[in-house]
Order: sequence, then structure tokens, then C-alpha cells
Amino acid sequence: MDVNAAKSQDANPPVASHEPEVNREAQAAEKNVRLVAVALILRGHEVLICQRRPDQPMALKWEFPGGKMEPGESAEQALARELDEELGIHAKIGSRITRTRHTYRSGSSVDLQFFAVHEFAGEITNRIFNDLRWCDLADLPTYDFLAADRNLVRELAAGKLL
Ligand SMILES: Nc1nc2c([nH]c(=O)n2[C@H]2C[C@H](O)[C@@H](COP(=O)(O)OP(=O)(O)OP(=O)(O)O)O2)c(=O)[nH]1
Repeated sequence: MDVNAAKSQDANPPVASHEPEVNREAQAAEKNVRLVAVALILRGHEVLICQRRPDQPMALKWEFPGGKMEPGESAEQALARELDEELGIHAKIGSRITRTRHTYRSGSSVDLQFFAVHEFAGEITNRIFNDLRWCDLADLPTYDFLAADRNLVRELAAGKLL
């Protein structure tokens, strides 16, 4: 065996490879984390916000449209489906703005991926929410958002991320 080669291998331990997205999602499913895709539908300096109904868990809190990914769906596919179901629009899903995890007091965990949406076809129709509003980014912190969204809301209001 080439001793120098062996030495140089020891001196250079393998570098951790970038974890593939598919592994991350499999791990999340194992831990019972709900994978959720969410849209920041943008119109100039405004974003579309939605209020949960009184009969839902976390009643009357504000959130962004979106929902849980179904098995085999990519986040973008899930989001396009949810926006059609919830708002009746055919949206072009843009780039991913951020990803975050949160565990609610109930013990349930969510893994949220937020995507920008700048273009869509069709008229926005409220199919499932208590209320819908276009909100100036600066005014977002005045709404009572789901806890998992609050950091993002602060950052957007501060002019970050977009
Ligand atoms: N759509 C959406 N969901 C969010 C946001 N922030 C956040 O924590 N969530 C959570 C709430 C839900 O637990 C989950 C989305 O699930 P869903 O939209 O498919 O269904 P749901 O509200 O009826 O939720 P669940 O009763 O099944 O938990 O992600 C957000 O900004 N938008």
C-alpha cells in the first residue's frame, strides 16, 4: 500500500455531502411533521392574506394560502393544487423565499415552504376562508398571524426576503 496516499486520506476526512432534498422530506414524514407549501401572492407592495374560519383549529388567525403536500407531490405541485382549490386561480409558482419549522402547543409540527407568486390566471375567489385581504407588506404585523408565520411576517414588513 502507498503509505503517503493512506496518510493523505487520513488527513482529509470525507466532507459531508449536501443532504438531498428527498432525504429531508423522508425524515420529516418519519417524525410526523406535516409538510406544507404556502404562497406569498404579490401585487406590488401588497400580499394576499387569509383568515381561518371560526370552526377551524387556530380559529380566526391569519395565514397565507396553501396547504399540506400529498404523497408524491412536489411542494410546487401541492401549492398549485391548493391555490386552485382555495382561491380558484391557476398560479405560476415562483421561487422559494424561505423554509421554516414550528411545533404548535398541541404538539403538532409543520414544515413550511413559502413560495412567491407573481402571476396567476383567473379571478381570486374566496372558497374556504373567513376573510381575504390584500395587505401592504408594512402592515402585516398588525394582523394576528399563526405563530409559525410570525418571523416571516416581521421580515417581510422590514423589507427583507423579497
Ligand atoms: N396554509 C397555511 N398553513 C399554515 C400557515 N402557517 C402554518 O403554521 N400553517 C399550518 C396550519 C395547518 O396546520 C397546516 C396547513 O394545513 P392545511 O391548510 O392543509 O389544513 P388545515 O388548515 O385544515 O390544518 P389541519 O387542521 O389539518 O392541521 O399548516 C400558513 O401561512 N398557511
